[in-house]
Amino acid sequence: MDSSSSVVYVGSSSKSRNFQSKSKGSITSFSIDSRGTKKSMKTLLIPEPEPTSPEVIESSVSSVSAESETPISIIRKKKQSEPRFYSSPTNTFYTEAKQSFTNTEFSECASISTIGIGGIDLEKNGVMIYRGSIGSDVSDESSSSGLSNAAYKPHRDNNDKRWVAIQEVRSRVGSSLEAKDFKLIKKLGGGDIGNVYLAELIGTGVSFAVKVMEKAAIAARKKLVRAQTEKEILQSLDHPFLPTLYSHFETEMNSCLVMEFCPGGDLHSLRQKQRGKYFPEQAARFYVAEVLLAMEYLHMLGIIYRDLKPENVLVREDGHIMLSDFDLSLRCAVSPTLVRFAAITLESKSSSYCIQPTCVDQSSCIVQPDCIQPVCFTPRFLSKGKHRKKSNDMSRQIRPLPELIAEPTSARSMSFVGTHEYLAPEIIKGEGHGSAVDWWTFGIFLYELLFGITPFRGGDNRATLFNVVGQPLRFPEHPNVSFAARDLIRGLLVKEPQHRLAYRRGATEIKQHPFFQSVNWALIRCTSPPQIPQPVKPMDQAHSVRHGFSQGHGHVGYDKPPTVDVKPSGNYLEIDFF
Ligand SMILES: Nc1ncnc2c1ncn2[C@@H]1O[C@H](COP(=O)(O)OP(=O)(O)OP(=O)(O)O)[C@@H](O)[C@H]1O
Repeated sequence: MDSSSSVVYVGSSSKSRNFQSKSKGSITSFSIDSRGTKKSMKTLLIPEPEPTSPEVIESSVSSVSAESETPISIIRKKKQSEPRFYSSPTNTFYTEAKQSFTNTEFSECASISTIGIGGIDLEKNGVMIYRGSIGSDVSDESSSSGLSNAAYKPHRDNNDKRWVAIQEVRSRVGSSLEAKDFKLIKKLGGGDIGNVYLAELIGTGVSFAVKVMEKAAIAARKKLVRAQTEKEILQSLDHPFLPTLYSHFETEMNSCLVMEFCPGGDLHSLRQKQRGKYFPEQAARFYVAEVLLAMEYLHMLGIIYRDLKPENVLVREDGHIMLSDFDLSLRCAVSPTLVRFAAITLESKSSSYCIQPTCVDQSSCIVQPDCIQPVCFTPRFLSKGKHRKKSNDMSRQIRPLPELIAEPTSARSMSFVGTHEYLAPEIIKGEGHGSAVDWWTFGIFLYELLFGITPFRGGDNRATLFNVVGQPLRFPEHPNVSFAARDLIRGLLVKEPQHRLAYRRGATEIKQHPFFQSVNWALIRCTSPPQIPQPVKPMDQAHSVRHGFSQGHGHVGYDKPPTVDVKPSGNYLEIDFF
């Protein structure tokens, strides 16, 4: 591979990981199967792009999340004339200075292990390059216009009933979605920059969560940057454990984001309903494993989440999770690196953590280099005893897959953002912080799911902050939590970020911890969740209130629920928003 070439991971199938290598004049797709064999798939010849003169845009908006962030200059390359392989007409290609937002390199090094990005299916709809690009002006209409965003949003396809419903309405009304296309059912909750409503796309029976943000209120409260950050991040996401932004529209007064409705509520409420108000370890492992994959993906896109807490982890209708709420997130440059391994002996590897390939028979051995001999997450037929010996024999022949390291290690922010009990010490001390804050919050999150409390909570916010910085980590005697779980928490809740687990290699390091030994990362989407929410019947929703969006009047405000004008209308309440 010549020095000017770069390789980008574009997703995985059950048997291989797929990459695209870009060098001057061509893009070659190839896959590496479970035995480490590289297979070339196809090469596209690309003409030399016209010279582009980068233009600096939105430096005060696009590059920062919260209003007090230190601005980073974001440069958007001017659109190229066709043919276009890297950006669709509606897609914006961000770079910071000369560094690509997700510039991926291939490097050689002796490292210990590999894990893919479980759950991502990026290649499904064809060419998919540079997922870090952030579209600045994607709306539902642009994404429906054929190839452009479809290529970048493989989860928006005809298997998705929401997407199908949107297409249906759009073809009926002949335009993009508007407020009048939704019937509001009820308020789901209110956040700092808006209220979220359950809404039905009229005539389809399909529900959505619509976040309604009053433009004047946001501007008055200087939250425009946060709202913009959230919208732009949502537009860039395509991951099974992160929200899909199906549509957004503006009215005279409001800005609205249309997302998947999660009927299972959030993990905070779900935890309260557990016996003892904490999750059994297996359930906690499931939720944190899915959150970990979501965070890994965010970091790969250069997004530091910064607001992990059970309240922000929603439960979808299938029981899997969706990490929500991106208004505190920080965007930064990242260079995911694909690390190829020097030969390692399995003996040395297995002295740290287990390596057990899961084999049905020799010809169909699926290698999971890091473990992952599943207890709860693997199909039962893979863990039958008679395959054990074969597995061990096979394990000696394993050539590990490349490891993707996607940690934005150089990001720095001076903002004081987050939730008191979840704030990392470096944020409280104002030392400047980076992506390691997400691994701290991940530790607090796991602790809370397992013990039902957070570790540093004090009598008031001030005491909590004091404890975070100065008090050592302690575990309650009850409930009885495994050594592996406590060991992982200890690794994550190290006060100095540079000594914290995952500081250098991000999620990859955490995935290799024995606590996750039983997790089959690649199959986690197919695993039975601990709990599946009761289906929400549209009639139940309509029973108490029925609402309509209507144009021209009404008000959505903040901090004073209920925040809408409510008028009796026959058997229903009618709520006017616009
Ligand atoms: N997609 C969704 N499905 C179901 N409920 C949702 C969805 N999105 C948000 N909610 C509910 O709406 C509430 C408000 O969400 P939102 O993300 O606006 O604010 P928040 O989490 O309270 O935080 P912030 O103040 O930081 O914006 C959430 O607490 C959640 O209960």
